Amino acid sequence: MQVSLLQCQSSRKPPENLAFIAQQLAQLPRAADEPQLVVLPECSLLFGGHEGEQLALSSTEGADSLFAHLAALAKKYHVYLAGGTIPVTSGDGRVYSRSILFDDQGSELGSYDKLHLFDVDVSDNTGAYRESDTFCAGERISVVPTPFGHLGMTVCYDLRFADLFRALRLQGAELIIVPAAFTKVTGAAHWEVLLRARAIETQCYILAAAQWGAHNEGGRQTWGQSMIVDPWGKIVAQLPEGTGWVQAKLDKQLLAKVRQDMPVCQHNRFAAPQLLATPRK
Ligand SMILES: O=C(O)CNC(=O)[C@H](CS)NC(=O)CCC(=O)C(=O)O
Repeated sequence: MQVSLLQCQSSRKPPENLAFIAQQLAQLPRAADEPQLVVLPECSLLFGGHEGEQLALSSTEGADSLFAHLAALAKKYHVYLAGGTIPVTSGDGRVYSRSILFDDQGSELGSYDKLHLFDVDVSDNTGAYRESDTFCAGERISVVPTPFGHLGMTVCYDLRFADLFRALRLQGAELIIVPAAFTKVTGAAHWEVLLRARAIETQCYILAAAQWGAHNEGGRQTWGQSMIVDPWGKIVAQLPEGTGWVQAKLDKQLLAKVRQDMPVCQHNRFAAPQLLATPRK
């Protein structure tokens, strides 16, 4: 079964971002009569907007909403679409960073609000990232049954939290999506190794769709290198730089074999915490 990732250079102008995504979807090579999953990066429709812009665009209702635009793309191009993230109002003056999965008719199959917010100092020209000034964190994990397998949802900075990935595996995940906008500096240092480690630990396919390049007249720089990693930790497709797409086929037999040959989930002593809590005599 085929999956695709789009690598975007999104701006704070949703019409421009939508046009780019539609153009890519129109060109995407695809096998006829097979369901197709497409994953978009974090902030695919609105990248770097301030609080006011995020709030103004955060409605999920109405034909002009970002939600409706994503649903329409899924339906028009007949793809299962993981819409990156869009702002959705939380009611407290901030927004959730919500990742929504649509089926190929444009109906919502599942959603996830980013759990870990990027309040981090980075040695780049932005310096202090304070995502929680604008966004509030979600409260639950999400694993969605799909024709491609059970799909676990994460976003960007979540990649650093192995416990989340482990929880998704325990909930049955077989593939895990990571829509992202990693910074150029932290991406160069950590992106590939974290993705491959999460694939090896969870024995899942990892589908990481990234933002790339300089955004909004050079304000922010992101790393790129969208990639598909198999459950053995091998990179099966990647796009280091530039915008475009990455494709690969999922191999369910490989997934089953990796899990059977090396049953780390059953071997994990931390799955039985009482063993470890026993005081030493
Ligand atoms: O705020 C926006 O407009 C778009 N959102 C992002 O770019 C988010 C939050 S600032 N970026 C990350 O989570 C980067 C994580 C990262 O780079 C790492 O973990 O190293």
